[in-house]
Parts: sequence; structure tokens; C-alpha cells
Amino acid sequence: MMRIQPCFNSKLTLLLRPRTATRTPTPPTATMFRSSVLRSLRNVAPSTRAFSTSAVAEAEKKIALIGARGYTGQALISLVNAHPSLVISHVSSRELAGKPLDGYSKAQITYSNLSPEDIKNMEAEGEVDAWVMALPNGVCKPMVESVLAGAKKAGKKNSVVVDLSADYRFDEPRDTNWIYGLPELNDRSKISQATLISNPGCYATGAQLALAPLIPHLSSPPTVFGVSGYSGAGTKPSPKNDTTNLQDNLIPYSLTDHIHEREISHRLGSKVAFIPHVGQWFQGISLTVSIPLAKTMTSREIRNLYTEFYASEKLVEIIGEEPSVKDIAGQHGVRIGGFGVNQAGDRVVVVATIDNLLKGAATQCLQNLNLALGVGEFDGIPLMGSGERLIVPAVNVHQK
Ligand SMILES: NC(=O)C1=CN([C@@H]2O[C@H](COP(=O)(O)OP(=O)(O)OC[C@H]3O[C@@H](n4cnc5c(N)ncnc54)[C@H](OP(=O)(O)O)[C@@H]3O)[C@@H](O)[C@H]2O)C=CC1
Ligand SMILES: CC(=O)N[C@@H](CCC(=O)OP(=O)(O)O)C(=O)O
Repeated sequence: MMRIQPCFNSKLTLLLRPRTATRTPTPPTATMFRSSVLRSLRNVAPSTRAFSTSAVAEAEKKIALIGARGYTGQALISLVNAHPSLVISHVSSRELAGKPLDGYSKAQITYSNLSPEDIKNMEAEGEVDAWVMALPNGVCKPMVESVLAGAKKAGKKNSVVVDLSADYRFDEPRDTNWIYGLPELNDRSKISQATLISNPGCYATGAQLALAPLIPHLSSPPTVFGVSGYSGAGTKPSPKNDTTNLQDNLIPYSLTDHIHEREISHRLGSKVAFIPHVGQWFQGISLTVSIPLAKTMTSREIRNLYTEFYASEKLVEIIGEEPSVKDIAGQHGVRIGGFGVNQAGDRVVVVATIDNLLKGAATQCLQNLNLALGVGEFDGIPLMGSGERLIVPAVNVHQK
């Protein structure tokens, strides 16, 4: 039987590094191009609602975290620990119930094991402002239903729920109230009004951001070759998080039909092939994306397109060279570069890096919480240029 040690020491390591992004003011043509691509990605009419990221929280907002023992949960605890207006009020884990929460300094909190009934009662009593579900796929439905039942019992709108699993990523707003929370590509005003938010997958976030500017120029489906650090496989023992198996190794898996292949294709409205792998490092994903072009383009034109497309985005950095996965580990955004164009000018290879636990999960969750709770979208998120890194301790899940 696996033993998991209480696994967290909050480590926010400050590393100074030069800022590599070049940001240029967005000309009106770029803004118009971006808006039209984003409108077609979202398939919605242009938003008429002004969006503000500068609202000040009136009081601390309480977050209950279900699945708090896991890697994404631990990363979120560390982020909330340094957040100006959010606090953790409850952490739930079956294995750590009764143990103190380490790595959180705002209050002394003990892990509990919240049942769906507990969740229903807490929601009815208005004990929390937001629930985060950091549970494996297929597990959170009874908990979400408890939140909805508790709100119904109290005759109020439900508190915000952010789900990190894939369970609600394919729901369409016309059928349910779930909103897909990828702020850079989705309508931020919709996320800020939502109470049910489905957090995108890690590979899927990086791949969508790497592809979005070129969606209007595709001649055929792109191929995304992705390699994740083994924290992507979570804390349940598997060959993909077995460090002995990973040593000097690269593990290909789910060669076709990975759930993120479906998620990327569904969300971009364009078929994409995705080939996942796991490498021997812990945090960070590298995505090498081969994109066939419908018209010939130069590397410079494509890089400019990306720079303009993401000019107003604080968590997306465009660089000329290929970004390196070891540079993104612990950072909160996505770095995109490479832009190698073949001699014929009809295919480009773009490289994106993302920390799967951060912009691929916890940081994106915090962006969504901030939006939905009415505080500044980037509150509590160290920006790329700050050089701050959040390193989550690895757990030896194969220790007997
Ligand atoms: N790791 C990553 O890079 C990313 C993960 N995600 C998604 O986020 C979610 C969490 O991932 P991650 O943190 O890596 O997962 P972990 O395996 O590290 O943690 C899972 C958590 O869920 C709890 N849990 C597991 N099974 C159950 C169950 N049947 N009922 C109740 N609680 C359970 C565990 O605690 P305990 O057993 O103590 O109750 C633990 O706290 C998953 O859906 C994952 O796919 C999304 C993006 C990136
Ligand atoms: C290395 C590894 O195993 N990665 C995971 C993806 C991580 C993940 O979080 O999956 P969701 O985002 O869909 O929940 C996987 O391929 O299943």
C-alpha cells in the first residue's frame, strides 16, 4: 500500500531572470484581427459589456478546496497564501483528514474529509464564497450537485465552483451553466458572471494558445507533440509517475484520442492531432506544434501575428527562439516561440511551454476565481517578468 507523506512545504523561490518578451503597442488592425478570431473561437457576438480587472475586494473571499492533497491543490494553496483578498477556509482530503495544513500561514487549518452532505450544508449556510474541485476525472459530480442542492435549499444563487477535471469541459453554455475558463481565448465578461467554471486541461491550454492566432490560416489539421513533466500524472501511482521507469526515458501514451485532443479540437473548432509523452522532470510541458498553412508566410510575419494577438495578455509571452521547458517550470504563464517556417513557406513549427500545475491548472483556476469573485484577474499571480517561481514538492508515490 502506497504511503503518501504530508507533502507540502510552501516554497516561493525568487529567481531573477531577464525579461525576454518584446511588447509593442497594438495597432487597431491587430486588435480587429484578434477580435474577429476570438469571436469565431467563442462563436458569440461581440461583447458590449465593459470589463474591469481593477475592482477591489470588499472583504476576504473564502475558498474551500476539495482534493487538497494533490499537486494542483497544493499549488493553489500556495497561491492563495500570498493572495491579497482570498483565503482558504477548508481543505478536504480523505488521506490527510485530521492533519494540519502545512505551507499556509494565514490561519491554522486542519484537513477534513467533507462528504457531499457536509458540502450541501456548508453551501446552505453560506460558509464559503467558492469551491474548487481538484479531484480526478469522474469524481466531483456528487459534490457539485451538493453545492447546487445547498444553494437551492437556502434559496440563493450557488457559490462559485471551479472544476479542475475534464468532467464539464465539453458542456456548452446553451445546454448547461458551465463556462470554459480559458480567459485569454474566452469571453472574460462571461467568466466573471459565471458560477460554474470548467478549468481547461494543461496540454489543452498550451496547445490552444499556441494555435489560436493561426486558426484562420490552416490548410489541414496541425499536429501537437507534447511532453509533460510527471507531476501531470498526479499522485496516484502509475508508470507515468514512477521515477525509476522515467529515468533516461520518454514515455509515449494515448497515441490517439487523448481527451485533450478532443478538448483542443472542440474548443478551437478545428481538428487537431495530439501526441502526449511524459519525461523525467517534474513540472512543465513542452509542446512542439506543426501547422500547415493555407498561404505562404514568413517566420517574421507569423511572429508579428502572435505578438499582436497576445499584446494585451499578461500571461502569454512571445519570443523568437524556441522556449525551454526548464525555464517555464514554476512560472505562471505560457511562453511561445520558434516560428520555424519550411522552405516552401507553407508550414510553421511553433513551440509553447507551460507549467502544467500553474497556468495549466492552479494559476488558471486562480484567474477564474479572481474574475468570478470580482477581484483583479491577476491578483496574487506573479507575472512572468517577476522571475518568481512556485515549485511544488514532488511526492514519491511509489514508496512502499
Ligand atoms: N497534475 C496536473 O498537471 C493537472 C491536473 N489537472 C486535473 O486536476 C485534477 C487534480 O489533479 P492532481 O492534483 O494532479 O491529482 P492528484 O492525484 O495529485 O490528487 C487528487 C486529489 O483528489 C483526491 N481524490 C482522489 N480520488 C478521490 C476520490 N475518489 N474521491 C475523493 N477524493 C479523491 C486525493 O486526495 P485523497 O486521496 O487524500 O482524498 C487528492 O487530493 C485532476 O482532474 C487532473 O486531471 C488539470 C491540469 C493539470
Ligand atoms: C502526464 C499525464 O499523465 N498527464 C495527464 C494530463 C493531465 C491532466 O490534468 O488531465 P486533465 O487536464 O484532462 O484533467 C494525462 O495525460 O492524463
